Amino acid sequence: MRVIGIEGTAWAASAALFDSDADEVVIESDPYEPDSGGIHPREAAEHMGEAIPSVVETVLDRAAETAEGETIEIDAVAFSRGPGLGPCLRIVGTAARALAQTLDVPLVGVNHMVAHLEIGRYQSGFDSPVCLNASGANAHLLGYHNGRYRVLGETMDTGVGNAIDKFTRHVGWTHPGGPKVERAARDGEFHELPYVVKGMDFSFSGIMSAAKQAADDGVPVEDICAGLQETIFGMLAEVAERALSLTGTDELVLGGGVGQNDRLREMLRTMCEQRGAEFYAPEPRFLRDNAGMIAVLGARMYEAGDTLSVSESSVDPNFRPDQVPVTWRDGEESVARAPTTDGAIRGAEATVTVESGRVEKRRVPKTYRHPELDDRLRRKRTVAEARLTSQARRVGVPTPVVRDVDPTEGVIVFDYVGEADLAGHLTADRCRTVGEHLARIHRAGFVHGDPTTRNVRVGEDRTYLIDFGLGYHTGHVEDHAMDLHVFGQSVEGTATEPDPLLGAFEAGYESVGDDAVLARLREIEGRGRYQ
Ligand SMILES: C[C@@H](O)[C@H](NC(=O)OP(=O)(O)OC[C@H]1O[C@@H](n2cnc3c(N)ncnc32)[C@H](O)[C@@H]1O)C(=O)O
Ligand SMILES: Nc1ncnc2c1ncn2[C@@H]1O[C@H](COP(=O)(O)OP(=O)(O)OP(=O)(O)O)[C@@H](O)[C@H]1O
Ligand SMILES: [Fe+2]
Repeated sequence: MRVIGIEGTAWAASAALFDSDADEVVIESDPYEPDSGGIHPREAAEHMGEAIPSVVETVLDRAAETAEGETIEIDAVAFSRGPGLGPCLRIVGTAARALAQTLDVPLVGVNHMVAHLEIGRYQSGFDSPVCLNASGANAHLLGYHNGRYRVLGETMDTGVGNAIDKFTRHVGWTHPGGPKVERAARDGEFHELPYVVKGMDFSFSGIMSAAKQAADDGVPVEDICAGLQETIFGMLAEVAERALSLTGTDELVLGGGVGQNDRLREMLRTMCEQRGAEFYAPEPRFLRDNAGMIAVLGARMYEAGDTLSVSESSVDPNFRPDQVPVTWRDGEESVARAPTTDGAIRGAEATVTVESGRVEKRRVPKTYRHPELDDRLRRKRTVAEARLTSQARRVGVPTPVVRDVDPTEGVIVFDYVGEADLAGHLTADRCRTVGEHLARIHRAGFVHGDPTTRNVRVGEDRTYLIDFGLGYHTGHVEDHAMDLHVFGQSVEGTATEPDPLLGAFEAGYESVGDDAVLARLREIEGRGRYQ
């Protein structure tokens, strides 16, 4: 089977031919390079209008050459339907419809983000990996469950590449900035910047403001670049590890243009090695935007009968990966496998050993992280966890009694509580109780920071909150709502029927807490993040 792919969501005008029998992908791309500033949508669209027809022609010509006079049969035309810049997408859509009609073959509409991840899954042969997408306009963690890719975690503001590019614009470098930051960082010393993860979500805006400020203050730009890489990629590696831990899976796949960065790949590889997971990153031509990934996923969709008529083939600039009905995978597969535990329990951050009713939690150094950053995080989180675990109990939320703390070693000893994690024992009643617990700590002026179903222990008649290491004092509605969002995502990512559980959770919260927080949760969920 042969499928043509067309890509043009933002900067890469690209066409590809995937021959599934030979397992060969020919890609032809023509990048748009702005003279100054970032990507201008109108200029980018003009580029697509000129470049798409010629890259398509080149790919067809090359295929004709290899066929040596034989006619080459094309089975389908696949195109990027979104997300991306509207004016660019419309040109790609028009080109794809015209080509499909000329060749008289079906049209396949591909979600660009899902394509970034499926290419790695396809090439690695992994079954059901957690997928980290690190691209320009996006950054998220996906896991497949029940016929959909679920968003396990994502950026709360800009995409990772765009964040880096904004900094490089500030210091006067041309677009794209990512490769320049990578080069400059090699000559730099780590410069400390804010580090922001909330469960499996993360945000870049605070880091970018601090990086720009540091540049204005005269900190050597190489040092800021080193700080940016260590901080941003450290965050991505951490949330990826948390997703592996939450889902119990041991396969990670990387996608997206920022995935071309050696330091990011090195961190992810080291993180996976340290926890005995497998890691796969496609070669660079399949990481940055390219039509090869569109053709490969297009072929699988075509095989599954997932084609579009012209009238239903409109593009969608805000097309989210979790909106895609995954027709090409077995609905029974799932990333949410039961986690196995042997003697010592391995969380995302720490090793937990249980002995005679006591739990010792040790935040082991993470070798993928810069030592200074690692030291700072382990110490800070150990102190926060000990303090907030006790404060929560004082406001009526069941938590383990803290027996000992050693911030230098990153060790806490507390009582063993509950019989199992909530993850494998989700009920509406328990979720309601979690809602009440979170409302109580919010009223007391702090957040949990990582209230996933693995950080709730269930006993006969009580539900305990554990793992307060990411918690902090805050009265902001946004921070409180983020706690609810994190819990919601962990339920949605793993439960077969999340709705009744989340309904009970919110009812529990409402009975004790502030309505404004629930209203803000709706707002967070509705925010489009493709900026
Ligand atoms: C929607 C779609 O148009 C968008 N595409 C996109 O963002 O292009 P992509 O090729 O996946 O990523 C480009 C980004 O990747 C960054 N980048 C490229 N090489 C890099 C490197 N060596 N280190 C860090 N960033 C790098 C660039 O600075 C730029 O921000 C997306 O996938 O989000
Ligand atoms: N006090 C406790 N009583 C009973 N079990 C516990 C206790 N503390 C931790 N555990 C068990 O150990 C697991 C890991 O602990 P914890 O969540 O604190 O570590 P972590 O490394 O921060 O994990 P993650 O970041 O993945 O949430 C928990 O999911 C739970 O099963
Ligand atoms: Fe992309």
